[in-house]
Amino acid sequence: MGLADFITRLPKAELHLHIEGSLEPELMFELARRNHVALPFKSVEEVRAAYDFSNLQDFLDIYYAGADVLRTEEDFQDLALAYFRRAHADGVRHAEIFFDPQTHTDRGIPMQTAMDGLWAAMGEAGEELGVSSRLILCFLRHLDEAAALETLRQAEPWLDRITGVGLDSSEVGHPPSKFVRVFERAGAMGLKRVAHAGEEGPPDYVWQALDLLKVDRIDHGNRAMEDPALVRRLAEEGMTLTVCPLSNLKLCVVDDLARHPIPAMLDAGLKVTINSDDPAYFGGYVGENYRRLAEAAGVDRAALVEMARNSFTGSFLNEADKARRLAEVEAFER
Ligand SMILES: Nc1ncnc2[nH]cnc12
Ligand SMILES: [Zn+2]
Repeated sequence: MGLADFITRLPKAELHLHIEGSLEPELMFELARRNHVALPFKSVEEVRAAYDFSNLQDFLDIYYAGADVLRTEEDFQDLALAYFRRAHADGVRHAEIFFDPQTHTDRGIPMQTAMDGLWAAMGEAGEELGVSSRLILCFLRHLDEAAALETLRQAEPWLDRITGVGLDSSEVGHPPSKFVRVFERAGAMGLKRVAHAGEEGPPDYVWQALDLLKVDRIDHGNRAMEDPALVRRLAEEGMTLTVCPLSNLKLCVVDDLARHPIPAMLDAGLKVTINSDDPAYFGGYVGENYRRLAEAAGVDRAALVEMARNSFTGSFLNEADKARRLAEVEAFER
């Protein structure tokens, strides 16, 4: 079996996916037309040409501008359904998707609009594709904690639809310590907790995410590799890292996939998973992330299977569903 087929057929979960980051330029134009929104680009080609980033902030500026075309429940539903179909084609059996409600509520789009549209698509993904999913509400860390607390309060009517909270957007200068109270409250509400840490920020932000925010997973975590004591801690706790190779390349977190930290992370015993982050902006969905990493960094098939297994063990599925998905990985291996 060729590598591409092997990866497609390998059952996997995706645990780090911003649904707003799956907005392909074609859909961006369609929604702009549908909603009479003026875009700062003349064509799909012009949009793609603008996706040349030198850091996280470069990307975020364009990503928030693109999200402005999302206005109605149907827009969110179309967006998420397109993602689920594409992920399903890559062998994704389970997806835990982030959304950034503040990006929408700050533009006057009610929380309910995103919540209903995403929920409808999640239902369709389960029924039509057999893809299970969970929703993770992310707080924008460039805004203050009071805004995050208000967002969590606004989400209370939909707690049955939300599995966890996350922390994303501009990392440097916005440490996890800024969000201790809102994460404490989310934990008390029974929500899982994750945070982007160590993407551009220092190892200290990863320590803070563990010790102050009490996270269940670390999103990215690349820079943890600079601190051997932190690496030992992550390994001992069996902490899942949701790593995003093509994102790291596009945002210049790594200069070459051949030097990506994933092989060293695996050698250190870390529970690494492979994810696409914002696939419409970074040039590939999850299968492409597995393939490009395997080819460039010499990660073998046994390691790809290990990371697929990690994607289920590190998921927020219940134990019975985890066991069922892990059995699918075992069946694939035979
Ligand atoms: N890679 C990333 N880092 C931080 N915030 C994000 N929002 C969407 N993608 C992100
Ligand atoms: Zn991310």
